This record gives sequence, structure tokens and C-alpha cells, in this order.
Amino acid sequence: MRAARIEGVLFDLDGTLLDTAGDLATALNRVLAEQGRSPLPEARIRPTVSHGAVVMLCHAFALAPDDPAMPALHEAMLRHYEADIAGRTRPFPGMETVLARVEALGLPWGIVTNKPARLTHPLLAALGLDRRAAAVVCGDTAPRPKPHPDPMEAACATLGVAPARCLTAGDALRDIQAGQHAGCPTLAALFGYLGAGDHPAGWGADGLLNTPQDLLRWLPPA
Ligand SMILES: O=C(O)COP(=O)(O)O
Ligand SMILES: [Mg+2]
Repeated sequence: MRAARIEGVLFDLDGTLLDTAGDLATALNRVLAEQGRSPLPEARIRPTVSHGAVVMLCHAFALAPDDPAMPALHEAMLRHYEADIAGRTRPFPGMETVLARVEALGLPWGIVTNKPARLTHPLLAALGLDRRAAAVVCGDTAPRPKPHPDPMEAACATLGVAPARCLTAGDALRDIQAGQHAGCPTLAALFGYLGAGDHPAGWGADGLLNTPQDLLRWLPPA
């Protein structure tokens, strides 16, 4: 149920606004190849993408996040990803329609991602989204990342919209928790990078998005 008229929108990046899985899978497979390992099919990699590069590497190499090999693997993956950050990455089909409607309504929109700033800003620039997003908060630019409310609160403040009037959408439980902790209405993106253990119907989101266009009915009338 809509509690208040929506005056702004915040999108998670990987798995919600952008389909980044192809380029991240390519980067991960380049690291696997460097280490003499076989590539993984993209379908195996996809469910880990919204959890960041370290979790992707943990699954691919069967390592713990604090394994001594992790820092070098992580750096190698970021290097490969930066070299081809927007080769295949595009907004999810229908998302451009959503952004166009948000902008036509005169609503500011922004991005709250756990992706580091070093990757987020070049990616947004490559797709021309840096000029359109009114707020970009990254995993390392807020005091604490999602699921803490800090990045949502910072983005709402930058948009100049009260959290209760700022719609948030994300494909991971931490996105919904961050929105809830900040007092924002929350939508779970079912078209994102859900894994077998993810049950978004139980996350307590205010709505579920089967497609990006499902977000349109949460916006105020023109
Ligand atoms: O790169 C990550 O850690 C995940 O990014 P996201 O929060 O935009 O899904
Ligand atoms: Mg995500």
C-alpha cells in the first residue's frame, strides 16, 4: 500500500537498474583462466552478482572471504572488470521507460549501490547515466553500506526528498532492509540476480517487481 505520494526514486545498480552480469562474468572468467581454471557458465555466476566481487570469487574458487589469496584475486578481477566495464552492460529491458517516466514527472532519481565508487562512476559515465542520476551513493561512500540505512538516508538528503516519499527498488535482501531501516517504501526486483536461497516474497517489501515497468504504478499520476 502506498503510504505517501512518491517524490523521488532510488535504484540499486547491479541486478536492478543495470544488467551487469555479463561483464562481471567475463571479468571473473578471466581471473579463473589466469589461475588455470575452467570458465564458469554465466548462469552459475548470475545469482552471486548482487553480492559483489568478493562473494563471486568465493563461489568460483571455493574460498572464504578472508582467505590470504583473496586480495590479489579481488584486485585482478577489478582490473579485468574496469578494462571492459560496459561492453555488454545495459539497463534491464523496460528500465529506460521507467527512467523516462520518472524524469517526465519531474522526480529526482538516484542510485544506491554497494559497488565501490571506483567502478560505479566509470560505468555510469559509459552509459550516460551520470548526467541523469541526481544522487549516487556507493558501497564505500557512505559510513556503512546497505543493509544499514546510511546510504539510503544520504541519497534521500541529496535528492531533497523525505525517506517516506522516496521509493526504493533492489534485488537483494540488503536493499530491502536498508530501505526499511531508512523508512523508505521498498520494492523487490524479481528480475534481478536472485539465488536459490533467496525468497523475496518473505523480505517484507512493500511490493514485488516482476518487470521494471511494474514500478510505474507506484509513481504519482502525470
Ligand atoms: O557490487 C556490489 O557489491 C553489489 O552492487 P549492488 O548493491 O548495486 O547490487
Ligand atoms: Mg543488486
